[in-house]
Amino acid sequence: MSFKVFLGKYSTFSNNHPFLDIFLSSFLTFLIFQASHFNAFISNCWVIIQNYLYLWRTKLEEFIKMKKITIAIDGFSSCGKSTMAKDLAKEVGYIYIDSGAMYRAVTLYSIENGIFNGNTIDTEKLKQDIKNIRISFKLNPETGRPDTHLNGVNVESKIRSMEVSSKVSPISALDFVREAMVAQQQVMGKEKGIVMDGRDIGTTVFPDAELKIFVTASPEIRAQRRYDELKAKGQKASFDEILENVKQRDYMDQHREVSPLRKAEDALLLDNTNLTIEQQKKWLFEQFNKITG
Ligand SMILES: Nc1ncnc2c1ncn2[C@@H]1O[C@H](COP(=O)(O)OP(=O)(O)O)[C@@H](O)[C@H]1O
Ligand SMILES: Nc1ccn([C@@H]2O[C@H](COP(=O)(O)OP(=O)(O)O)[C@@H](O)[C@H]2O)c(=O)n1
Repeated sequence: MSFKVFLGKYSTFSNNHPFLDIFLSSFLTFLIFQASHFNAFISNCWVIIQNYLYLWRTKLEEFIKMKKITIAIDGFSSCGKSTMAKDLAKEVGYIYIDSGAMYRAVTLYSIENGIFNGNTIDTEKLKQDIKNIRISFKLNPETGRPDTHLNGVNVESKIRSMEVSSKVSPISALDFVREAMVAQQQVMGKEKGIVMDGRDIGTTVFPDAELKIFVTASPEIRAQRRYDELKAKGQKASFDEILENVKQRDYMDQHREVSPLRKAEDALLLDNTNLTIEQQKKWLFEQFNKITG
């Protein structure tokens, strides 16, 4: 072991008095080698300083990571999950991921690429294509919210259509589709500091999430909220059709074999039937503060 490496290693033994450590080690080196080894003295000092900088950076990173948490928001269709998830993420500077948008994007791809024949799905073709389906989120500066991109194309508006809503649940029940989406979602949440909403986030994607919420509201209220939203966007909408779709999707999502929609045992239940957007936002923020504050 060279002397330089030896000193570098030795210096990390005491982390309580780094400056004293640097000074003493350097002074010792200086005494031993005196002026004729001035270069060795300088370079040993530099190795020791680098070691400390590395140690402090690692500790700082650990501290930042420790403070960030993972937030999983699951629940029934159209009950306000993404509204509250987006608001919280914006407020606390976390990443927001709408996992439902990912299943919607796969569904749109299937519609546009002949994978649907009526209601029958060509699962073999989708299985082959799934590795070529790239889903990403990019901030829309106009709305201040992330838009969904499918293979580089902005599909945010298209994936919210009634056609996609009516076909998304059978697509999201396919095991290989779920496997691919869950793997991507777990990579997105690796560094924590994420709010993700969906159906299986607290049970499958992030079972160790520090904060889990399960949201519900009556089907009629949920259908009315979705109806109002579509109308406000100037889209055609029928309340009865939306209510039927909401009920059907709830049923399919709860009864599929892989990762069915259910409340994680350690999730907090929020029935927001009689809450305003502001009230539910406040409630969620309080839960966040209880854990991180
Ligand atoms: N507490 C609430 N009261 C009234 N409308 C709400 C409430 N929460 C959400 N909304 C509205 O309901 C619609 C569906 O909400 P969204 O967040 O997209 O639901 P989800 O993500 O659960 O499908 C949106 O138009 C949203 O603005
Ligand atoms: N984590 C998730 C998220 C959505 N999904 C599926 O994707 C569909 C659309 O999800 P979404 O969150 O956009 O649905 P809405 O509640 O917004 O209508 C759901 O009905 C589920 O079938 C899922 O299976 N798992």
